[in-house]
Amino acid sequence: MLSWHQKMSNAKAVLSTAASLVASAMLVKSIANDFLPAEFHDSLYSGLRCVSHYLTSQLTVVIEEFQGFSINQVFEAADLYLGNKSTNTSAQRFRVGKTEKDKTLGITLDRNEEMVDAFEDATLKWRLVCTQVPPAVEYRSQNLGDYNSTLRSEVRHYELTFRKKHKDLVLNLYLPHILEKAEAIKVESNVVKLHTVMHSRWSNKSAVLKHPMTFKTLALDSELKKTIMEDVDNFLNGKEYYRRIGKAWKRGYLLHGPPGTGKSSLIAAMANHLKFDIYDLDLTNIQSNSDLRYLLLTMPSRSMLVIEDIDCSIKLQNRETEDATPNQGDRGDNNKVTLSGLLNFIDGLWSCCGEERIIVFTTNHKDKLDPALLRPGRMDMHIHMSYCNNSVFKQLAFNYLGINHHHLFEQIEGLIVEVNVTPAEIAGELMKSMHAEVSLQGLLKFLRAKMTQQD
Ligand SMILES: Nc1ncnc2c1ncn2[C@@H]1O[C@H](COP(=O)(O)OP(=O)(O)OP(=O)(O)O)[C@@H](O)[C@H]1O
Ligand SMILES: [Mg+2]
Repeated sequence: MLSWHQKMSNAKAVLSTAASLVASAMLVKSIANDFLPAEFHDSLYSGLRCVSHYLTSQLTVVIEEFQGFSINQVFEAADLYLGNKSTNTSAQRFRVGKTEKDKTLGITLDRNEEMVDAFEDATLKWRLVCTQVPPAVEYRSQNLGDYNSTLRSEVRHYELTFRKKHKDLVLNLYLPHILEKAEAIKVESNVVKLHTVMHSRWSNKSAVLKHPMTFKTLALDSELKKTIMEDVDNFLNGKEYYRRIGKAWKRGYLLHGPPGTGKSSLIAAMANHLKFDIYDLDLTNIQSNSDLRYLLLTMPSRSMLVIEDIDCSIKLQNRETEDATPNQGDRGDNNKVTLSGLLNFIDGLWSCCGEERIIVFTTNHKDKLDPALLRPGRMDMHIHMSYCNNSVFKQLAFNYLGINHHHLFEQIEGLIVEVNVTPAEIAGELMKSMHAEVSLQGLLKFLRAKMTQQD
């Protein structure tokens, strides 16, 4: 923030510029009176009037980077908005940067650069003004913590200049439009990525998660879907809550159920909803607890750790066996992956660093899991993904065929309550033809065959 002294000297600078403009105009006029023939006086005076009218008809809005001790959201939004436009405008210099958290390059206007934008019938001139900060202000700004080093030595603000008659348009429509656009840019740049392990480390070649599953397309009992979505949203908005109850801001889900019931699909839907990257951890790829610790500690915030088929991905040592042989257990801890190692990191060390993390285990056989994993409080939510019921069938029929009713529905629904059929099997049948009649006849045949097998 500028000190009172600086503000005064800035104001003086502006005033002296204005004064010198007036003085120059007067000087031009007196020179003109002395040297120019009288017939040119009128056109010169009208030109000067135009310049002075132009100067006084302009309005400048100042948007400072900080509002008290917090970032001014309008400044931040302008930064994003102008950065997004800077490549196709007259700006001659702009800055490109990226932090570890950013998914795409951040482009912003460079110091003291100008660019022109248009909105409805208004022309808007933007200028990023950077002022050096004297040591006393620099000292105060360091207490803000999250500053980058260049900001410590300069204070930035945008100057937005436009015609006075557009004042309402700018304040009521243009600036809200910028806030909205900036929000959309943020969401767009936030693609979900899939990270896997290579040589006991997270591979630096992550892939963009192409799984299109969303909560909208996931066919799930409607009550269960609502419960999961609420839980995930409460987690996302729960920073203050977790801080108040003194718990690490993380949440664990155990998804269990037969193959093809949508466990992996639910993971994709959650990641797409939260915009969290997935860190897919195959325990068979890891040699030791120390590798596991390293992997967990190097996962960033706002990420999702997924360990699929926890029951069979590794022969996790039973807790009781480890407890019975403490020396071997201690010694072995760093040489192999153990269940206690996994649980300790998840409950202990891992929970202390990083925030906003989700861990998901999946299994086809909940009954085979070690009780230590199942005990209350370990995984926050156990979600049973089950065979298809009629509400799930209807969602799938709508997703795949775009229909809510069909004369074959009654017969199909009669069989679905009798047969153990997974959403994956139904989806497979529905995909066989785009014609509802054909694919539903196929599904009916499939269900009848299954019924016979089951009997
Ligand atoms: N609930 C569902 N809603 C929509 N599609 C589903 C659902 N369940 C399964 N499918 C379809 O079946 C395919 C397989 O499902 P998915 O991989 O999610 O099952 P899974 O429970 O993870 O199986 P596994 O235990 O074998 O890993 C999905 O790609 C999707 O097309
Ligand atoms: Mg799966």
